[in-house]
Amino acid sequence: MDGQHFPEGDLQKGTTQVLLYGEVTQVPGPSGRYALTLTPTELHLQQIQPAPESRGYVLSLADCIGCCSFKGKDPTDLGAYFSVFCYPVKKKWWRSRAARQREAKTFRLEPCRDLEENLKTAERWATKIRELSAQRLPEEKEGLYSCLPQARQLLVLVNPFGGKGQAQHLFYSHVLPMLTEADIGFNLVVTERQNQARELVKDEDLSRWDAVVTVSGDGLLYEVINGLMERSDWQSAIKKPLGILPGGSGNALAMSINHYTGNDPVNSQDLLTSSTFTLCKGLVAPMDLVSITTASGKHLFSFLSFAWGFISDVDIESEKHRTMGPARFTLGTLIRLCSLRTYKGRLSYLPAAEASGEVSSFTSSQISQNCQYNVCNSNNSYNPQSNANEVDHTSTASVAEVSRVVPLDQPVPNHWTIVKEEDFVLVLAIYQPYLGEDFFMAPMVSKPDDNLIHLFYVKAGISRASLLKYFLAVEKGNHLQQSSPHVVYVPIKAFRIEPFTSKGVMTVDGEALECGQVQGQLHSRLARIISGTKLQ
Ligand SMILES: Nc1ncnc2c1ncn2[C@@H]1O[C@H](COP(=O)(O)OP(=O)(O)OP(=O)(O)O)[C@@H](O)[C@H]1O
Repeated sequence: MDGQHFPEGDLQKGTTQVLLYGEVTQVPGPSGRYALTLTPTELHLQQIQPAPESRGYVLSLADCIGCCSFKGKDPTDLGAYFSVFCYPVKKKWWRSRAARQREAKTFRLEPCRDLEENLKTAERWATKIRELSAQRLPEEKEGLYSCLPQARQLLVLVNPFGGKGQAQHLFYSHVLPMLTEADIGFNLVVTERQNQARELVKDEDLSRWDAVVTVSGDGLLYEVINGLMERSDWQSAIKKPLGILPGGSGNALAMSINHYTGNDPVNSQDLLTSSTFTLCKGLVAPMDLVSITTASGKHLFSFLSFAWGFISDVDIESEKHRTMGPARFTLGTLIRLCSLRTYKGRLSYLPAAEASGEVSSFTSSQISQNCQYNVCNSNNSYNPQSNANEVDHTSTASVAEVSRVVPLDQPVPNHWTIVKEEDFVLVLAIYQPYLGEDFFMAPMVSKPDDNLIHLFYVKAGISRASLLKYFLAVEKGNHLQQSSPHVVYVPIKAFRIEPFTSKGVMTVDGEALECGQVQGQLHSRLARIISGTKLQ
């Protein structure tokens, strides 16, 4: 028999359910005939001619982003074809870490002498493979997580000046081919100036898009999130799934999302492939945001970090070395270490352990004139492992929030901690594991809705050698094992910084903010991010 297929679900072969079976040739590829078997999770290929082989080849559908059928170029060819596009995690001998690598296979089948029938058979394979490759949610994740529709339309924003100025080129060379394989539609906007993305999403008809995706560093996504929060319908707008493809120099969120998958850390183009794979799979997870308010009346929303001192100086001072890519931060760190300085001010925070039983007290105007928060009581209690005691913000139409801050002109509440030292080398509040491609600052964060702000501060008096040792350990995330009387880590829910001088700069998600009184608080699961979060 020259190839055959079995009605779906009819055949039980051994213990594995066989959904489709056929005899195919590989194009291009070794000559010979192969038995192709589709199970609910895998595609098995086994040579049957010229010599049957006992060991087959398996493609996991979890690694598959797309499949398409087509007819041959030769009009006399009665065979039909389908291609499967997979990106398994593999370690090549010359690499130290495993990364996703493209593996595409094209099969030719000709079960009968009728081209139309053969094309129908090929399309049947392609449809089934696409269906089985689609991201699925385990029952326990339903409600909190979701999946983008298989037929989806994305709004893609590219900053051509991000990182080494390669973002647009990387989009065409790496991202576009994968979106095509996954049959994902998109509209591309190349930004021409700063804040264009922010203004665009502020007025955009979001119902046209299943997700908004940025191709740049973290700064472009920061614009998008703040643009969404400036809308009058911000409560629904901020629930629009967001995606990030690394084209910047820091790429902290893309690194963090790769970390959530449980895969090895990767960077550069491997990171871009991993991030585009995650986008194609389309799993949407809740993500915490931190609202930042300043004494001058600014209201900002942050998904990554707030920094004052050494780190914000390095970030801003190294801007001029943008063409170096991530190496600009290493250079900036070394330069700053040589001219180490201290920053004077008061640091206060609400420890996570103190945050249970909070009662709301703020009004919408304390957050933003545009952002009308619906305030309610909550019994948020500190549990780093689970969100079980949390109010499920995702199930309510409005954002149920807890106020953790009082206006900046009032003293912090009594249950806050005021740090007695007033000289710092750095203060960093971070809510994702990575602060940059080589900056694994908070390895304890395992998901984007971790529900904590991780506060690190380094007190004045630390030696240059100790600080260098600390930063070297950060690259691998080993710094928490170091003990130093000058370095403090504490999980918190809110913070306030009152610098004694307005000289210098602060950063929110790597973007500059004038130095002044500032406070931030956590908003659990306020946004949605396309993420490779481990589901097991
Ligand atoms: N077309 C543009 N021209 C100039 N600036 C832009 C443009 N589009 C976006 N921006 C701004 O450029 C800044 C840098 O962008 P982004 O942070 O995305 O890249 P990066 O700094 O290279 O990466 P990272 O933040 O990961 O270090 C941001 O402030 C962003 O708002």
